[in-house]
Amino acid sequence: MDGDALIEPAGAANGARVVTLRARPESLRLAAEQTAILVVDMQNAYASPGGYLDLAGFDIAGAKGAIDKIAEVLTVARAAGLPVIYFQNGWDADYVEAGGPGSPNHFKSNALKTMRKRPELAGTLLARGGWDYELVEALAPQPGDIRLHKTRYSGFFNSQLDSVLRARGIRNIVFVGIATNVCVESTLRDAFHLEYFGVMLEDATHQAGPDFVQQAAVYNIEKFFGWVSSVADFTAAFSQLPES
Ligand SMILES: NC(=O)N/C=C\C(=O)O
Repeated sequence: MDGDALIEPAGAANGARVVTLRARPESLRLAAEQTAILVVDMQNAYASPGGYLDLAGFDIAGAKGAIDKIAEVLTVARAAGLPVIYFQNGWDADYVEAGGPGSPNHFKSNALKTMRKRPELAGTLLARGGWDYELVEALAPQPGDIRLHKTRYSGFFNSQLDSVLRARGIRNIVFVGIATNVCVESTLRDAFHLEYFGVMLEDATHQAGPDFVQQAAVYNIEKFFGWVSSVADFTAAFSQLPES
């Protein structure tokens, strides 16, 4: 633990709807009115057997646990009046947004590579309108939630996220979702560069790759880009709030 035991983003000091969230390396004083939940890519592609990550050979055994934890977070967040923002990652049905051979995405996306390797899957992975792109049933958005689309790993790139957050006065982003080391970390890094305070609930995430990539992402976030907390600590902090 560093010397500073408590971080207070500007504007959080006063008011009834301010909580202390236990986090590493420091706890955070957060104003509910400045805090949103970002649910990263909880689609069949990333969290369901038969979805893209599973078909591409990644171990998704931990995804079910993340789904259950995210459901807990969303119940607490909605009761506390925090905005819930869902991201869905993917492209149009013709894959124009994927970029083609002029884009590194064409070569790095494991979804595109899997479809090239297995032509019977062509058109099925991460395409808007298909099952793979849809959010998992257990985390169906509720009225008032916000749904955004993104075409690359960072949710800030070519998306409406920054405008949606700034229009609501959001300064703090609570991250949950899959994959910790790809879209969650990419978005949290960009949040840092755009002056948002990012905190990841580590047990409400799951990685794409071996366990060490989860640990590496947690280390990077804790040490360089933001804060790391848990669903229990989030619940302890935000379930005590008076109604907005
Ligand atoms: N949602 C993610 O973290 N995605 C990771 C890999 C991919 O989309 O290919």
